[in-house]
Amino acid sequence: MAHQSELIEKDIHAYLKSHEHKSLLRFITCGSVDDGKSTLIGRLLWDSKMVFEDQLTALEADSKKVGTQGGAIDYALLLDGLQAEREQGITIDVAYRFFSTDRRKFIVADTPGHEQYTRNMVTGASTAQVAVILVDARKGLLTQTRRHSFLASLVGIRHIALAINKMDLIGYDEEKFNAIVRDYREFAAPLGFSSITPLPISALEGDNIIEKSANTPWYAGPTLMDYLETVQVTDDRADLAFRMPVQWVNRPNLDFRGFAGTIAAGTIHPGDEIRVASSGRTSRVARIVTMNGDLEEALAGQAVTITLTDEVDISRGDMLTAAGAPPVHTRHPEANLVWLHDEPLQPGQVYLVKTANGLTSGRVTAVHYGVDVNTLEQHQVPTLGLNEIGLARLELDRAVSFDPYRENRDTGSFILIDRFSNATVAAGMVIGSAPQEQEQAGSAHFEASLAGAEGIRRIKVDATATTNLNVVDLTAEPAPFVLDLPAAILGYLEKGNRILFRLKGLDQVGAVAELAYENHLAFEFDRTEAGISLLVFKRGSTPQKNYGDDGVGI
Ligand SMILES: Nc1nc2c(ncn2[C@@H]2O[C@H](COP(=O)(O)OP(=O)(O)OP(=O)(O)O)[C@@H](O)[C@H]2O)c(=O)[nH]1
Repeated sequence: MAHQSELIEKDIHAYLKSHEHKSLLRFITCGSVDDGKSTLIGRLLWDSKMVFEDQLTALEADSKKVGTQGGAIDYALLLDGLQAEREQGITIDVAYRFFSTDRRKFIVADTPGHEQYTRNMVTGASTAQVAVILVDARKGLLTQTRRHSFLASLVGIRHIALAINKMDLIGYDEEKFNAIVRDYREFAAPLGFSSITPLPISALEGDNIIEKSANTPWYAGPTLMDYLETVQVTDDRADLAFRMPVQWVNRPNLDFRGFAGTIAAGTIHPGDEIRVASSGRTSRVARIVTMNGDLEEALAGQAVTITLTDEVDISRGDMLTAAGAPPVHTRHPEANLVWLHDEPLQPGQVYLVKTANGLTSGRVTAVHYGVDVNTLEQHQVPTLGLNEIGLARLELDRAVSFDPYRENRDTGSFILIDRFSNATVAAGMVIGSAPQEQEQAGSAHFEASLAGAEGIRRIKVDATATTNLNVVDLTAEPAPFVLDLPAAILGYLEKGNRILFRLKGLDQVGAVAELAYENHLAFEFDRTEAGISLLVFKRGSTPQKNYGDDGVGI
């Protein structure tokens, strides 16, 4: 920490204060073998001077000795040096490094890139706000680039720095850079990132890492460090809807009944309306009690005891939530599972399920599909093995409050634990609640059956909310017809949600003549195209061809 030692010596209080008020950014770096990940992290650490001086001396000596860079400093060696330190830990699979600049503090998770380390990457990425995806400029996008991007999106990372490295080896060619950026944007469109920032860099030469490079006059964007120091990450938990799992009901005497817990999300004040997740009962906050007196406001991360203005039945394991934005309270969550254990998933077997609300038990009742992490293709699988990812339905022994993982990583995730070995076998990221009817549907396949009704063809579609985007071929059907969908497949659809019909080939919105919200949603078309596909979107979300969490495709 050489550059800061002067300040530490002169004014330790000023030093500590400057650190205290800096925001923290967590990011991961991903790349294929030899893309230059170690060199890049080494350089970031080196250039931000967050390396102890004795390590610097050793590094210079080692670089000369090993000589991979002709006597110049080989930044990758820096990481190998740190590796020995991390190996002293017993089971630390992910190396976290800490460094800071004048503007921000950083924690970087360095995760191995190979497929067999999928679980490490998921662990490292699950708290990250940004992923730096390294691409070798000579090679362009590789399978690993796609896998890492998919995993990053799966664990809720919204911002991608697409670091196109080794620009020195392609003569800093703008055209080649642009071509890779185009490829990436096209590939990543369905993954729903909020921002993708491409950067032409050379980790080895230091181009656009800290300083703007004279070798890329055509590039007007930020350097990697500028980007990391300024990227806006809006997952401040205090801004989310209020959530507080009740850890303890504090009842010292008949006059006091407080609900103690740590606020998982949001902000709360006396007078605010809250809702009890299990019963749907509402009340208002009377007091926010802490050891140091009552508060006028409490935020995510604070441990408090809340009293309410009404006598409401609430017990441990329940959740207090914002009245206007309740979570899903369900025994049947649907979630993406990342399988972390050598023993494959045993559908039907009882596991312990650890959620933000505490511990319960449950089983996986269906695996809707597995995802090939390299191609992103979905396919039917009976179970999930180590490092495999798929969408599954669970049945819990009691209802638990969840948010979709995309909205809240804390209340949207859980882990599965083996009851006997106590090993963590899976990480789960909740998508929503499985509609009850889906239990009968049982599979991700749909059947389209035809049933005549008063001259109008009624086409019954039986499917689950997780059906892949398939095309119902209606070529042979005379118009008009009604597409009859069990409400269950629409999952979390509500009245007022937008329904979009996409006619294959023409890719246009079909005419909806009738819309009934009873047991079924029926849509009448007045014409037929060669094929028709249906996408359902929640209001306000952007239709994507490869539907994301918000869409259901048939
Ligand atoms: N010319 C050039 N070489 C680079 C650059 N970045 C890294 N390299 C070289 O590429 C090779 C691989 O770099 P590493 O940093 O070890 O790559 P890595 O991705 O960490 O590889 P693993 O640790 O094996 O996963 C080394 O010989 C580096 O010196 C660059 O920007 N330009």
